[in-house]
Amino acid sequence: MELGWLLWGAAVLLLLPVLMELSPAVNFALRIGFYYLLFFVCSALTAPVCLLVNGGRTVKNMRIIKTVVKTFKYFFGLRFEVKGLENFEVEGPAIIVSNHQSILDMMGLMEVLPDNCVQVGKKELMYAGTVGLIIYLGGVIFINRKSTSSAKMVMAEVAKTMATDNVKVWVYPEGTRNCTGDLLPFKKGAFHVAVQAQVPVIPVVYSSFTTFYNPKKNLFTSGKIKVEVLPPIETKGLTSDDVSELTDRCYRTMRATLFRLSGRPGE
Ligand SMILES: CCCCC/C=C\C/C=C\CCCCCCCC(=O)SCCNC(=O)CCNC(=O)[C@H](O)C(C)(C)COP(=O)(O)OP(=O)(O)OC[C@H]1O[C@@H](n2cnc3c(N)ncnc32)[C@H](O)[C@@H]1OP(=O)(O)O
Ligand SMILES: CCCCCCCC/C=C\CCCCCCCC(=O)OC[C@@H](O)COP(=O)(O)O
Repeated sequence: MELGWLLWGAAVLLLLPVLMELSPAVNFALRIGFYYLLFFVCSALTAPVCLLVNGGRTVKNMRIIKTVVKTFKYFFGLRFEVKGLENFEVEGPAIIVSNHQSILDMMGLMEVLPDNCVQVGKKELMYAGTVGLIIYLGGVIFINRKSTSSAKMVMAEVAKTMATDNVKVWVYPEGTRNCTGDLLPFKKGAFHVAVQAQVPVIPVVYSSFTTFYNPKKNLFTSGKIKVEVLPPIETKGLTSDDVSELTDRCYRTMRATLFRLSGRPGE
């Protein structure tokens, strides 16, 4: 019996590289499956450490999470080329907004995440097993995208507490993943919070993943991701009447940067 399993295991190990070469679908499934497995296992191992070191749900756990997640890029041959980190050095809280292409964004997020920064995430993530636990412990703010009123209430609360807690809040204004190489129209919540809290908006742009990652084409290879942190956009003196213009300005700046970083001609 054992010999049978041994032979079977050896055959799979020998065949795997061939299978991965022959079938992009196998290669994609194995790589993305390994990514989920890393999430799942590392979350299970990191949660007790967060509880031991920091005692519970606190943004301080993001330092531990960041240290672990920053190692993931080496497993997938991904490199980050970062510019503008000095733009995070604003006095006090800020709203950070970035484009959102894929679950791989978690590596890009942790590559540049400043201290004392929590993220806004869809509440469904709370139920993602051990990952839900670790993002809860990291202080992630959960919103119900299906209920604008409740999401607005949560965001209004964020606007009130981010000053006292002195935290930055990272929001993906597209509101969903989008791996097309362009930006979806921006939701306005992040910009309402920035104006309500009178804190700057700091745009962050990641170059397009399409050269190395496309689930529809079973493409997932190694690659370089350019990241640019843009200068903060002040909101002091702005009111809710200015939110649409602020959103549009941020959208245009980020879209032009996305095209530049991705080597795509601007429109
Ligand atoms: C150790 C191993 C670890 C392994 C794990 C590794 C890493 C994980 C660890 C940590 C990191 C976790 C990070 C998780 C990130 C997850 C990211 C996501 O889930 S993205 C999806 C969720 N995010 C969002 O949706 C944010 C963007 N959405 C918004 O801000 C929306 O505006 C909204 C608040 C949800 C409302 O949604 P709606 O569709 O109604 O959007 P509109 O913007 O069109 O608003 C309609 C209307 O309301 C006005 N409005 C909006 N917001 C507000 C507000 N806050 N106050 C007042 N008014 C508001 C808006 O202006 C519109 O009105 P009008 O058209 O008249 O202007
Ligand atoms: C033994 C194998 C174990 C594997 C079991 C898997 C257990 C769960 C593992 C990983 C869960 C993935 C969630 C990690 C957080 C990723 C953040 C993210 O990118 O979420 C997507 C969200 O922004 C937008 O969602 P939509 O694009 O609107 O949809």
